[in-house]
Amino acid sequence: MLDQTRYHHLNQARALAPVFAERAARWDQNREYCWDNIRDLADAGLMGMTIPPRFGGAGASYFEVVQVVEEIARACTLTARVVVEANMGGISAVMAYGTDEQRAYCAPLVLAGDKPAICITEPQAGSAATEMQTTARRVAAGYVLDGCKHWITGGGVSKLYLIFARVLDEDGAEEGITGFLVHHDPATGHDPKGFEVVRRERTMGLCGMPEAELRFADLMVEDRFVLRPPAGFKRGFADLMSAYNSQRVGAGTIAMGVAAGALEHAKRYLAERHQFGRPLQEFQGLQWMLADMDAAVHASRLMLQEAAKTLGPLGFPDMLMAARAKAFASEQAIKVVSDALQMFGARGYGDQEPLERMYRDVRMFTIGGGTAQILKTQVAGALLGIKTPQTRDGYAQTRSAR
Ligand SMILES: CC(C)(COP(=O)(O)OP(=O)(O)OC[C@H]1O[C@@H](n2cnc3c(N)ncnc32)[C@H](O)[C@@H]1OP(=O)(O)O)[C@@H](O)C(=O)NCCC(=O)NCCSC(=O)CCS(=O)O
Ligand SMILES: Cc1cc2nc3c(=O)[nH]c(=O)nc-3n(C[C@H](O)[C@H](O)[C@H](O)COP(=O)(O)OP(=O)(O)OC[C@H]3O[C@@H](n4cnc5c(N)ncnc54)[C@H](O)[C@@H]3O)c2cc1C
Repeated sequence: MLDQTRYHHLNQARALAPVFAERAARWDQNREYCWDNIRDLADAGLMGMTIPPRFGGAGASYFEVVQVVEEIARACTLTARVVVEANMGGISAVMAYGTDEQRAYCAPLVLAGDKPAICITEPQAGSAATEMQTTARRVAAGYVLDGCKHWITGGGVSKLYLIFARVLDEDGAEEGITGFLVHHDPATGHDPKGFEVVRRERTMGLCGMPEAELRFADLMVEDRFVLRPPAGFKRGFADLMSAYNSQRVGAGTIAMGVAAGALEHAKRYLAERHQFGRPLQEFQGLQWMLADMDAAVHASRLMLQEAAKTLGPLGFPDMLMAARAKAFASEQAIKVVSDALQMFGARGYGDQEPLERMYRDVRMFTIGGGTAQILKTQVAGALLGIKTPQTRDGYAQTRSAR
């Protein structure tokens, strides 16, 4: 039964991939969100696959999701990002830590096509995410949010927003960090006062996806929309980041899928194109490049699928495995796509082929979702079994806590 479900999703993704490939240039050139694809994804049951069956989903595993993500990323990076955020990250945190009321509220939105937005980064708190300044002040019926987030994927097109904020009690004392759920969809009357989509970035790649700055001014969030991770607000950031490890595996898989797609294009062109009276595929200089590209994709896939399968204590991919796999896959993918473009010569640099778009798209994956440097710092800390604080006084603080 489980296998049938897995192959069902994968088969749906394989059937849709050529359609998505055909449309991919349109979203990029027009900087347009892929609404037509959203309808297809929802109809095919690829939005909210991981949502438990009692809330209408298929209860799919992260391993099933990464298989689907790879198929779609080969065709359209933008659409693959939608699939990741509709099955991992924010929605996983809600399904794991939310109340039944929160799950029942969010599930239908995602199943119908919403890609929730996860709101962590702030202008002064990127890699140093624990330095976020957005606050959630306790009032009688819930919390009042004030602050600013930027580079929020889907800002303005997403309906659900999981906003990370510092929790303050009635006296202003800090209690930790947690996530607050906000429903923003003015077309259906969900237009919370104090929630503003300020502007959209003009990005290098993934041009159909809004990356937005959001501002919150006295934004009221009722108690029923506050996430309460298992060990309380004090451990809220760590527990939410555990859930976020699923999205790191997803993001790494998109990068790997784009690289796998670029490799296929390169194989096609090496057979097609002739120079010196021979097909390019006969030149050993290119054959060795191709073999390295294949090994990079294969190794990335193994690491990502291993990370997706091996779940930590809270049911999410292990932090070390997720960080290692994403850092590796994202760096390898940039090189693979660049080498594939090289094999096309000038043709790869123009927009008759998808390589230039794939190259621009894939560049983000060593930045978004935790930079490669930050992820490697986490990996090193885990390998060495040491805390690796990055602030100047961090080591002194760690020592005094012992
Ligand atoms: C975690 C960092 C922000 C570093 O900050 P700190 O040095 O202040 O914090 P730490 O002491 O390292 O961490 C605090 C606490 O949390 C635990 N933790 C941290 N990360 C994880 C994790 N991934 N999984 C599980 N637990 C985690 C950590 O162990 C600590 O717990 P203990 O006190 O030791 O018990 C920084 O390293 C970092 O991750 N920065 C990157 C921020 C980031 O990833 N932002 C992503 C924004 S969303 C996005 O970009 C979407 C794009 S996409 O397409 O997906
Ligand atoms: C396309 C895209 C989509 C995104 N989507 C989202 C989203 O949906 N939600 C969200 O919350 N955020 C999102 N982000 C933001 C992303 O998470 C941050 O960009 C990322 O965490 C890095 O933060 P920063 O850009 O402020 O870089 P900074 O933290 O300023 O880092 C700048 C450089 O310094 C390096 N650096 C910083 N600290 C260290 C250190 N201690 N050791 C070594 N090197 C270090 C970094 O690796 C980087 O190379 C997105 C970003 C992009 C590009």
